[in-house]
Amino acid sequence: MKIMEPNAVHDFYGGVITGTAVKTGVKRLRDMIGAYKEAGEAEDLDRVMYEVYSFENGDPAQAGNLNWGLTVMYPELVGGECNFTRGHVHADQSCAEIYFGLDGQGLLLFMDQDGGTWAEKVRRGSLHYIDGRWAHRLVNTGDGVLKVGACWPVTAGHDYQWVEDHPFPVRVFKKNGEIICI
Ligand SMILES: O=P(O)(O)OC[C@H]1O[C@H](O)[C@H](O)[C@@H](O)[C@@H]1O
Repeated sequence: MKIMEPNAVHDFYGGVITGTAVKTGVKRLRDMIGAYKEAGEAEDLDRVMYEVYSFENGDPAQAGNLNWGLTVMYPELVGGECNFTRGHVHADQSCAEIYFGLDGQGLLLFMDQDGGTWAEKVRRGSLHYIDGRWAHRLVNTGDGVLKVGACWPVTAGHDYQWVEDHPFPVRVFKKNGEIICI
């Protein structure tokens, strides 16, 4: 029997996902600036807001295959607003997803197709079921890095346009250490 090294390794608490078939992406403030309510002119647009790692080993055309991912969000504020991901709904809304908290403190915002909005607290060990019809966005509300893992079908896809057409009606600010949802 041939015994092989794994194709990828997820260093759950101390690191990220590395290996073959691992894709990485970086979102800087310049990619997100238009989404914030009160971005000042003095903002450093090079600031890294979040990184995404995904282990995509399966044939992307084969329904039933899975991806495994990690989002690393820095404790950045923009005009007092907490760092958030772009947010998306799945292009194939029959595909659900599971998020799980690995480190830090955050919120997972949800919005259904009727505009109903709610949130779940994210922390180490928290599990979050995301129905394929629900738009979802992570917010780092803590003072440290927020790390969130994910597992989703390869055929889910990302529909960002839906979220641009139906913006989340809630924004999360941190004022004097207190989290305020407006
Ligand atoms: O794509 P965003 O809305 O910016 O979210 C960032 C990332 O969050 C999670 O890691 C998801 O599994 C990824 O599919 C998504 O790309």
